[in-house]
Amino acid sequence: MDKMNNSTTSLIRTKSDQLVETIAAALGAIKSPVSSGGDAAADGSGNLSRMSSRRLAAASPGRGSGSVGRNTHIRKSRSAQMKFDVDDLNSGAALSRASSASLGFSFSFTGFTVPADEIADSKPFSDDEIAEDLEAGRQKKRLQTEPTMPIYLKFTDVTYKVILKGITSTVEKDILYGINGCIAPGEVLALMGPSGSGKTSLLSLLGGRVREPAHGGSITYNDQPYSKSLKCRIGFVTQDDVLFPHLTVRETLTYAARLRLPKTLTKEEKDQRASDVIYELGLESCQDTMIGGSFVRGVSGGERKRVCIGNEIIINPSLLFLDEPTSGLDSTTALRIVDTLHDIAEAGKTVVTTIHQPSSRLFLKFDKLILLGKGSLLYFGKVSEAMVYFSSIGCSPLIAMNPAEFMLDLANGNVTDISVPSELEDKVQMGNSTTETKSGKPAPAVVHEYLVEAYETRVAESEKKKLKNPTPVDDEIKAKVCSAKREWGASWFEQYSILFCRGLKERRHDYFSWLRVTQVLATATILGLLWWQSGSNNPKELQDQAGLLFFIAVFWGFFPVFTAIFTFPQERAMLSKERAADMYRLSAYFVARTTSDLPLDLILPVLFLVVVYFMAGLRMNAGSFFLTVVTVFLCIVAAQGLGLAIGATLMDLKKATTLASVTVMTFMLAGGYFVKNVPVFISWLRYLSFNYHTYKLLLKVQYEHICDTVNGVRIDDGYKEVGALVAMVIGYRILAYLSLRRMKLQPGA
Ligand SMILES: Nc1ncnc2c1ncn2[C@@H]1O[C@H](COP(=O)(O)OP(=O)(O)OP(=O)(O)O)[C@@H](O)[C@H]1O
Repeated sequence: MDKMNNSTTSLIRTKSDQLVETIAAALGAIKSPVSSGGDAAADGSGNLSRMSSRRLAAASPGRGSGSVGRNTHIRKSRSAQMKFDVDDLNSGAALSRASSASLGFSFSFTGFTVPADEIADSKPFSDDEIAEDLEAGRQKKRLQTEPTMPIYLKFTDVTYKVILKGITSTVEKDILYGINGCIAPGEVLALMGPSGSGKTSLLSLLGGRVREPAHGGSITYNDQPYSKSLKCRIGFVTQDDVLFPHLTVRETLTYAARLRLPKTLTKEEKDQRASDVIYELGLESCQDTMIGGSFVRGVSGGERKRVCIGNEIIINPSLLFLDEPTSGLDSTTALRIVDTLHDIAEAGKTVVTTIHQPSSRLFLKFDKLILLGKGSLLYFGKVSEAMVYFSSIGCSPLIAMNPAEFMLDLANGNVTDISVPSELEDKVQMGNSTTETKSGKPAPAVVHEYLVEAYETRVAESEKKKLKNPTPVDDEIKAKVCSAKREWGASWFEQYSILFCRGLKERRHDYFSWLRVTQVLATATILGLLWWQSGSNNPKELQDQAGLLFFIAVFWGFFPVFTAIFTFPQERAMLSKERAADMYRLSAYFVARTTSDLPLDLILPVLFLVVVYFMAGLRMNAGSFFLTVVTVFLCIVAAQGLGLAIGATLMDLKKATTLASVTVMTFMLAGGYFVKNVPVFISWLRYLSFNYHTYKLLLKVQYEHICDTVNGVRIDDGYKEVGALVAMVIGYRILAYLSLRRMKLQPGA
C-alpha cells in the first residue's frame, strides 16, 4: 500500500512542485525584500503550489474555502505578490509553464511560454534542468511584464437609474438597487443573473464607464474613488467584439500595444509584448488571419474573443472587466477562456466578469459570485458557499441540477424542481392568485421578493460591515489611484502615424477595390463618349461643354459626401471603446482618419480625368489639366468635410443620408447651371455650394482665354472660389471634430 502511495505521489509531483520546493528554499535563504521572511516564503510556496495544481482543486466545490477560510483574498493577493518576487528570482517560467500545462493551453503572464505538449511531460526534474530553467528565465527576463499595482475593488449600496425621455414625458427607470460586494487582486468575480437583471450596467459602473451621475452608493478602488489615472489600469472587454475586421490578429494586437503601452517602452518592446500576448493566448496559428466580420470570413468566435481579451491584457491591467466573454462559445472554449481569466488573476489582477448560463464545471471555477435578479442583489459571496446559503434559506434543488442553472431559475422566480421554504408555501396555500402560479408554485414576483429579503436580513449587514475595513495596501499605492494625471502611451505625432497606418491597413481593400475603380472608369468612359472631342469654338459648343464641366463638379461633389457620411457612425463603437480606454487623443484620431483617405481621393479623380479630359477634348495643355485636377481635388475634400460633419453630428446613418441628400440636391440646384435668375432672397445659397465654386473654377481654367461669361456665369480671377472651397475644407472639419468631442461614450463600450 505504502509503495502504491509512493508511486502515486511521485506521479502527482510534477516539475512545478519540485521547483516550488526549490524556490521556497531559495526564498527562505534569500529573504525577498517584499515578503516578510520565512513565513511569507512558506505561504507563498503554498499558494504557488496551489496554483500549479489548481486544475485538480478547481474541480472541487470546496476550492478557495475551508482551510483557506476568510482570508482567501488576502492570501491570494500575497500569492500574486509572491509570484512577482519569485519572478524576480527568474524562476517564474517553469512555474507558470507547469500551471498552464495542466490546462493544455499555453499561458503565462510572466512572459515565458512553452507549447503545452512540451510541458505536459511529467518526468521529474533533474537539478540540471532546474538550473537550465532558471538560466533561461534570467535570459528572458526582459520579456516580463512589469508587476501589476494591486487594486481592491469595493462597492456599497450601488444604485443606478436611467432617464427615458419620451415625446411628452420623461420617465426614470431603476436598474440597480443597492448592490454590495468586493473583490481582491488574485480573484475572479462572476456577475450572474437572468437577461436584463443589470449585469452589464453593474459591470459598466464598476469599470468607470458610466459618466453621468445617475448612480448612487460608493465604488472605491483601494479605498479611493474613480479617477482618470485608473483608465490605463483598467481593461474592459465589451460584450460585442469591437475589432477592425480587415486587420489580422497580429496587426490588431501590435497597434494596441503601440498605442497603449507606456512611452518608456521602445517600439520593439511594444511589438514584443504583442507577440507575447499572441503566444500566451494561444493565437499563434491564426496570428496572420484577418479578424473578419459580417462580410469577411475571419478567425473563429473563440479566437476573436481571445483577441479582445488580448487587446486589454496587453496593457497589464490591474483590473480586468469582461462582459459575457463566453457567450456563444462551446463549453470547452468557454472553459479555456475562464482558465485564461484565472491565469490573469493569478498574476495579481482583479478580474470581474459577467456570465450567462455557465456549465457546472465553469461555474465552480470562479472565486466569488454576485447573483442579480431584477437589479437586486440575491447573493454575494464565495461560489463554493452559494449552494449552502440557498439551502440555509430553504431553497434546494429537488433533482440533480447544475448549480448555475438552479440559481438562475431562482433569480427568475422559477421554482420548478426546487424546494421552497414553508414561508413561501404558506403564501401559496392561502390561494391568492397573485402569489400563486397555475402549477401551484409561488409566483416569480413572490420568490424574488423572498430572496431579496432573505439576503438583506441574513447577510447584507454583515457584508457591509466587512466592506468598511480598510484595504491592506500602502498609502503610496492608494495615492497612485487618486492621481488625476492622464498618461498617453505615445506622443501626438506617434498616435497620428500609428492611427494613419492602421487606417490604411484597415481600408486597403477599399483602396484597391476594383468595383470602385470600375465605377469611376465606366462613368468616365461614358462621359468621354457622350462628349467625344467636343469643341468650344461657338457658343453652342461652349454651352455643351460647360454641361460636362458642371457634371464633373456635381459627380465629385456627390460621391464624397455619401462615402464620408459613414466614416464616424460606422466607427462609433470602436471610437467609444478606444476613447474610454484613453488610447489616443481625439485630435490625433480625427486627423489620421481624415487624412488616411486622401491617397485614394487623389488617385480616383486623376484616373477619371485622364479618361474624360482627353476623350472629351478639353483644353490641351499640362497647366490646364493640372489645375482641373487640383480643382476637382478641392471639391472632393470640401464635400468630404460636409459628409464628415453631417455623419459626426447625427451619428445615425438614416438621418444622415436624408439630410445629406437634401443638402447635396440644394447645392446642386444652386450651382449656377440649372437656374440663372435666382430670386435675391435665396441667391446667397449658391455661395454655400461647393458645386458652384468648383464649376466656376473649371470654367475659368477652360475658357478664361476665350471669354468673360459662359452660360450666364461670370469668369473672374478665381481667388474667391478657391478661398470659399478652402474655408469649407477646414470649416466642415472643425464642425465634425466638435461634434465628435461632444459625442457621449456608450456605457459598456
Ligand atoms: N440606457 C438605458 N436605457 C434604457 N434602459 C436601459 C438602459 N441601460 C439598461 N437598461 C435596462 O436595464 C436593464 C438591465 O440591463 P443590462 O444590460 O444591465 O442587463 P444584463 O443583465 O446585462 O442583460 P443581458 O444578459 O441580456 O445582457 C434592462 O432591462 C435594460 O433594458
